[in-house]
Amino acid sequence: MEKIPAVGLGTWKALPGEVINAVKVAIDMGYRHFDCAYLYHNENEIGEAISSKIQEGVVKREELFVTSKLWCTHHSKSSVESACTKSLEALKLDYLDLYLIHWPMGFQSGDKDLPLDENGMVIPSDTNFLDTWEAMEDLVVTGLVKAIGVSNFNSEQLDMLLNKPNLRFKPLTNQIECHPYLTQEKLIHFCQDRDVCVTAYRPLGGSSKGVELMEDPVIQRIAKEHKKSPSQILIRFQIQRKVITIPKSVTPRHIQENIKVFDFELTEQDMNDLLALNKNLRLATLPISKNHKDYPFHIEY
Ligand SMILES: NC(=O)C1=CN([C@@H]2O[C@H](COP(=O)(O)OP(=O)(O)OC[C@H]3O[C@@H](n4cnc5c(N)ncnc54)[C@H](OP(=O)(O)O)[C@@H]3O)[C@@H](O)[C@H]2O)C=CC1
Ligand SMILES: O=C1CO[C@H](CO)[C@@H](O)[C@@H]1O
Repeated sequence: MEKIPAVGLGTWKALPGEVINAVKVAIDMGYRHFDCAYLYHNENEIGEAISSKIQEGVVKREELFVTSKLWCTHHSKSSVESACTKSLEALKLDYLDLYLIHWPMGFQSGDKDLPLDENGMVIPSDTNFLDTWEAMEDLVVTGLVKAIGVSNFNSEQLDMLLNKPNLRFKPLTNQIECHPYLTQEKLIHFCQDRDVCVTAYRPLGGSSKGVELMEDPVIQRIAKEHKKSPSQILIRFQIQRKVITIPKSVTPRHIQENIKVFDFELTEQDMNDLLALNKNLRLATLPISKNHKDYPFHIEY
């Protein structure tokens, strides 16, 4: 599928035992976009669910939009194709619709996803994301992926990429954390202005305790006014900003609720009230990598 469907199913922390059913339920309920990653260690089960729905005849491969991501320990140019092939094998697909550089930072290669030094800080690799991008471009040429993109890139990093000499393919999207407590107005504007679409991760505020976005009184009030749930308001908020979003759920009731977001519209006042909740609260900070030369969150956006 060429265009990224506006709502996809997130799969981080969807345990292997739960995710098979979640993906099957999602396909039955009309989801066509799945956000996966090598890092989530559940691509095998997602692949099982997808192939069983294709075999049942519920959906065709070309109707799906499947994304995976290159993890930081695979940034060296010689590792990119094998990392992509691993995800493809696990997902039981012969191409990905989209492959993202998960973070702009390269980590020391090896068995550990997060190689740490004696101080508990991540050990970087000597790679550079512009070189990694060239290997990503090769994947488009060889047909392993239809499109490539980035995730967690700040505006300077994206600018460097877009201005790279001999750029063969532009990033289709920048996947970034985004919700009413981190509205990302400047970065969204920066990306959309350059024809790079934005995908919002953690659109519901994630699963960690302490950030009860769905309990926010403003969100609850807007939900009541529209006779919708807080999660539906949070998803609709992104759709109306032309931001793609990938709420995660393994709970069938939630999976269904999260895709029923095309039958109502938030008013301009609702949108402004939601934007006014911004407090630049970043949840995914990956603090063990804050000394990395390419750590993305040292600048404003
Ligand atoms: N590129 C990157 O670096 C990152 C990408 N991501 C991607 O973004 C996706 C979404 O972000 P994620 O961090 O998972 O957080 P989300 O904001 O999607 O929140 C997920 C949490 O919300 C719950 N939930 C889902 N739907 C509802 C509902 N309708 N009502 C009440 N609770 C609900 C889920 O529980 P339950 O499952 O029980 O429904 C889960 O606890 C990830 O799964 C991943 O694919 C995430 C982080 C970083
Ligand atoms: O996708 C992801 C899930 O969350 C992790 C912890 O914040 C991130 O590192 C990663 O980018």
